[in-house]
Amino acid sequence: MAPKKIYNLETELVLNKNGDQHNASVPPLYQSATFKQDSLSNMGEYDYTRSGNPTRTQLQNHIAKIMMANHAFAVTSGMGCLDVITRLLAPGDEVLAGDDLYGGTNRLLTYLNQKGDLKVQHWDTTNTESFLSKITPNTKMIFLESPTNPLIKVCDVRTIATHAHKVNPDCVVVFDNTMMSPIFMTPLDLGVDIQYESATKYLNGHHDIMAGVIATRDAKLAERVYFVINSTGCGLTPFDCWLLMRGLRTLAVRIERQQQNALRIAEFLSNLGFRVRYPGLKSHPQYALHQSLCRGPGAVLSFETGSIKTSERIVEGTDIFGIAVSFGCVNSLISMPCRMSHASIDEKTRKERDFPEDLIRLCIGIENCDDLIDDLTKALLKSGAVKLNERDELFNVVSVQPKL
Ligand SMILES: Cc1ncc(COP(=O)(O)O)c(C=O)c1O
Ligand SMILES: N[C@@H](CCSC[C@H](N)C(=O)O)C(=O)O
Repeated sequence: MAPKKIYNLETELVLNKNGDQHNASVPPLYQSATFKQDSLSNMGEYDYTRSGNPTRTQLQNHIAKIMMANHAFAVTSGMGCLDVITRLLAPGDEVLAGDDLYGGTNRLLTYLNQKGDLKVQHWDTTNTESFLSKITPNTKMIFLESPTNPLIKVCDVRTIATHAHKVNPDCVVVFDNTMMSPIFMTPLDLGVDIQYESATKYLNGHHDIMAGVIATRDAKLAERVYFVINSTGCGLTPFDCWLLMRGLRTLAVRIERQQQNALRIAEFLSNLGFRVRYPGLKSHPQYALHQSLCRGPGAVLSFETGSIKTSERIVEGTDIFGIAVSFGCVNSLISMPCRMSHASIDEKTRKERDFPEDLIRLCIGIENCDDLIDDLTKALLKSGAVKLNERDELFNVVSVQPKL
């Protein structure tokens, strides 16, 4: 059963009813590894922070509410979430995954596949019929991302989850919601069993912690997830929980502003003739599907220039956009996924998966959008990708027309 939120998400994010004995306005930080017991027979709720900590409980209850889950867990990174979730599987289990996933996700699944721990197959999730045909009664887990990082592919998660449960009621459908955050998507409402997010990104929003969160409505799955977290010791530290709670309060205003900026920038680049991948543009092949699943297109987009050298010059030509991996932070970032976030996917696999080597990824922040567009314009001019005509209008020299 889906839990009930009392207020709208923006309100729930800032509402603080922590029940503190001194009525502290901010939830207190329990920076303690151990908790004393009243007696040998009376243990109390907490004994050791690896097993549980009041600050982590505060955060987890908050996360469960905003993700419409019954159970939530905070761990040390997004990859930590995937590690915990894959430990729910048994040796030799068959799993299906998308063919465009964050590079680190692909790396861990490839590692487990090559070691023979799991049998992993990657398929294009945009071809729903074909993806459904790969699901068999032996499919134990399915890993989905939508929109994907960085090719911005959208999948019909609702149809995939429904079909998977029909074919194998025990199949666990896992969804990485890092790109959308709870503001734009509620994957548990669409039938997934477990959702996780790299909280390093939008949830925290300030790039000052690494964290991951896992959420589910299923009590049995939650019990197994907790067992792994306690056994392996990957629960998030109290201070990082506290910082994550602070970041969460501004999530709605941050991401809405980021999205507003992203939409303008996507239109700017698209009008210049670049092939832009962004689910907020009508030219996106799954624009309607994305709209039916999400409440917004988010703030990550990618585009091609037709030339690796030109892309390199653009990335190195910006001033406000920082050259850095990651996204979801308040400041704007620019990167070349093939060289950075997705460098762990070998060149041959990238080619097989139609991963453009000249792809530039933009992660839009909350800065003044005119400044961001000026910054990009200067970099585009410097790189030679665009020029000014006699009327001082920009025009694209390469003109990579969308072939979406
Ligand atoms: C979509 C996505 N999922 C998961 C992760 C992993 O998160 P973390 O870096 O917090 O381990 C990342 C980025 O790192 C990501 O982009
Ligand atoms: N060197 C890191 C790269 C992290 S990429 C982080 C982020 N998910 C992104 O997409 O930019 C690694 O090898 O994991």
